[in-house]
Amino acid sequence: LSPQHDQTLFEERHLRYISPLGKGNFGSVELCRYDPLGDNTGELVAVKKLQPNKQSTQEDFQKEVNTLSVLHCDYIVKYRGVCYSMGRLSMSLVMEYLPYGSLIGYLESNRHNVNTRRMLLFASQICKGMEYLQTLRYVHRDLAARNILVASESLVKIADFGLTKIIPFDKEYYRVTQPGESPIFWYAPECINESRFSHKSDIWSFGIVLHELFSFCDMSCNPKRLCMQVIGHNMQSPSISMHLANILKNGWRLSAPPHCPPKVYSLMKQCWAYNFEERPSFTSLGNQIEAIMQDDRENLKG
Ligand SMILES: CCc1cc(O)ccc1-c1ccc2c(C(=O)Nc3ccc(C)nc3)n[nH]c2c1
Repeated sequence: LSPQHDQTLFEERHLRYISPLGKGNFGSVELCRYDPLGDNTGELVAVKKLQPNKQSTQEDFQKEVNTLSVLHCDYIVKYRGVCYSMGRLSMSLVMEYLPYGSLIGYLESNRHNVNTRRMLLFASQICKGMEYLQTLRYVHRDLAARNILVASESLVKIADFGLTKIIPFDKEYYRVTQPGESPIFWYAPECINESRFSHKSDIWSFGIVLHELFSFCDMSCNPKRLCMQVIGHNMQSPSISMHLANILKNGWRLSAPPHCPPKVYSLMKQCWAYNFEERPSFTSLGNQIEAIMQDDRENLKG
């Protein structure tokens, strides 16, 4: 594609800043309008400045862009392109704008009109998105409600691929070397103990996302808080992961969220099998979720 016809190249002069979208989990994301005609008819996009720093280099950003640009799935936030700033080294990542924001904020402010059926619909969409990533041998490694975005009242998408890794063709897992702030309360035991990430560790994290969903992402019962209650709040960081690994090894798991249907809690427990080989696949989870939705429909009729 020639530069002027490359749909994935956004010219900085047409990218109009509107407002911040939150300094959250994605780094600094801004709402912009890409308005080449200058008449406010352009589309809204989410833009993340990729500033090279000690954690991530230009090369890391290129990897994130490469990871994103090949993903085409209804349940994964769409990559739109990149914007190179004039002369300067920094580049920006341009993604589709999802108007309802993160699942956490959405559930907190819509708690009373989100029922079990809707939560199961969201869960099945996340399953389908993860199933798609798995076909590309992608391991997400940071599946959590904070990384799920809401496109509409009936559609959620998986986001933030800063940590996504591709499993080498000759292995079934990805071993991580670089440290960094790890979301250990979403990590499977083998991730905590051996930094061993696989599709089966994404399944564990999916179980945690199910727990967050059916807890309406309520701060009072978020995974970190519930685990720290068991471990003891006065614990210092390096040994928290060791304590967490121990209680998981001894069979402790998050308890069922209030009013959570027993069949849904049993899905979570399947995802939290200590031995990763015993955990279900995203396909099986998807089928089980559809079956529960079917029952739910019958109950409503019944
Ligand atoms: C560009 C960063 C990024 C990088 C990546 O690899 C994957 C996804 C994203 C991303 C992150 C956030 C958003 C958002 C939003 O935050 N939307 C909203 C809407 C409403 C409110 C209140 N808050 C918020 N929309 N599209 C987004 C894409």
